Amino acid sequence: MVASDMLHSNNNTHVPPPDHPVINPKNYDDLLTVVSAIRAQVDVPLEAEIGIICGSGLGVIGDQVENPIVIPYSKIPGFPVTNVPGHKGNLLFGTIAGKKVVCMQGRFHPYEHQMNTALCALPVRVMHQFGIKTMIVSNAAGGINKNFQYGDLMLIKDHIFLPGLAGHSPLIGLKDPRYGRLFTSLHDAYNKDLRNLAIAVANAKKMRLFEGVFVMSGGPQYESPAEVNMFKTVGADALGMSTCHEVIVARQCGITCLGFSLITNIANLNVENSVEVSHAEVLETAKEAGERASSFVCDIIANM
Ligand SMILES: O=P(O)(O)O[C@@H]1C[C@H](O)[C@@H](CO)O1
Ligand SMILES: Nc1nc2[nH]cnc2c(=O)[nH]1
Repeated sequence: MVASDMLHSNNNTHVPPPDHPVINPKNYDDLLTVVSAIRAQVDVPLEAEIGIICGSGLGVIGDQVENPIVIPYSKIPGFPVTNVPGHKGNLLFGTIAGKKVVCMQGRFHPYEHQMNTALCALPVRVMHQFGIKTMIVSNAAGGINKNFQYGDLMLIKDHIFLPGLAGHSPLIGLKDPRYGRLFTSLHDAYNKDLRNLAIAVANAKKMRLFEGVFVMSGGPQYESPAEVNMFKTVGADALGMSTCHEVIVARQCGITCLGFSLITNIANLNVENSVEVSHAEVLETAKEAGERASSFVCDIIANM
C-alpha cells in the first residue's frame, strides 16, 4: 500500500483532540454556535462573497488566496475534521482578484461520516453565514466519457446524486424554517451564466474544457466496471464521491453554484482489461493539473 492510500495515516497537520465533539447539523442554533466560534478566533470581521471548495489534491487552489486568515478545522469547536489525504483541513479567509473569498482547503466526504450528508455539507451553511452568494466547488473524478483524458477539466452541468436518491439527502429532517425551502429545486443547480463565463475563460486560456454530467456514488470503494457501465448508460460523464450534497445545501441557501471535476483517472468500462484505481493516482494527477485548475478558478473569479 502506498502511504498516501492509507486513510488514517495521513498528511494532515491538524489532528483533532479525541474529544472533539461534532455538532448536530440539523440544529440551526448549533450552526450559529460554530459560526460564532469561528468569528471568535480572529479580531477582524470575517466576510466573503465567494466560497470555494477544494477537491482531493486541489488544495493548491487555496494557495491562491491572498492575505489568508487560516483557521484549521480542528480548532473550530463542533466542526468535523477530515482524514483523507489531499485535504489539508483549513478554512481560509482572504481575497482572490480583489474579491473576498472563503475557501475550504479540504472537505468532508459522506463515507468518512456514516453517510451524514447534512454534516458533510455543514461548511456550506457556515460559508453562507459569512455572506457568500456564489460557490465554486471542485472534485477529483473518474472519467467515463470516452473523450476524456487524464487531467481534463469537466464543468458540471448537472448531477446524479446516487446517495440522495437512496435516502441520504442532506435536507432530510430539517424542521427549522431558517434553513430555507425543504423542497429545493435543482433546475439550475450548476448555474448557466457561470458555466458560460467559465467556458469563455477556458477559451481565452486555450484550455481543454468539457461539460458533462457528474455522478456521485457513496464510496469509498471505486466502482466496478459493471457499475461504471450502468452510470454511462444513464448519462453520466464523470464519477466522484462528493459535491452533490454541498450543491443541494447551497441551492437551499440561495447560493449560485459553479462546479467542475478534474479527471484524475479513467473509470474502468471493460472488466477484461480493467486496471487498478488508487487514491495515490488521483493525487498524482491532481498534483500535475493543480496549477492549471487554480489559475482557471482565479480567472473565473477575476471575471465575475
Ligand atoms: O474530495 P473529492 O471528491 O475530490 O475526492 C475524491 C473522491 C474520494 O474522496 C477520493 C477518491 O480518490 O477523491
Ligand atoms: N467514485 C469515484 N470517485 C473518484 N474520485 C477520483 N476518481 C474516482 C473514481 O473513479 N470514482
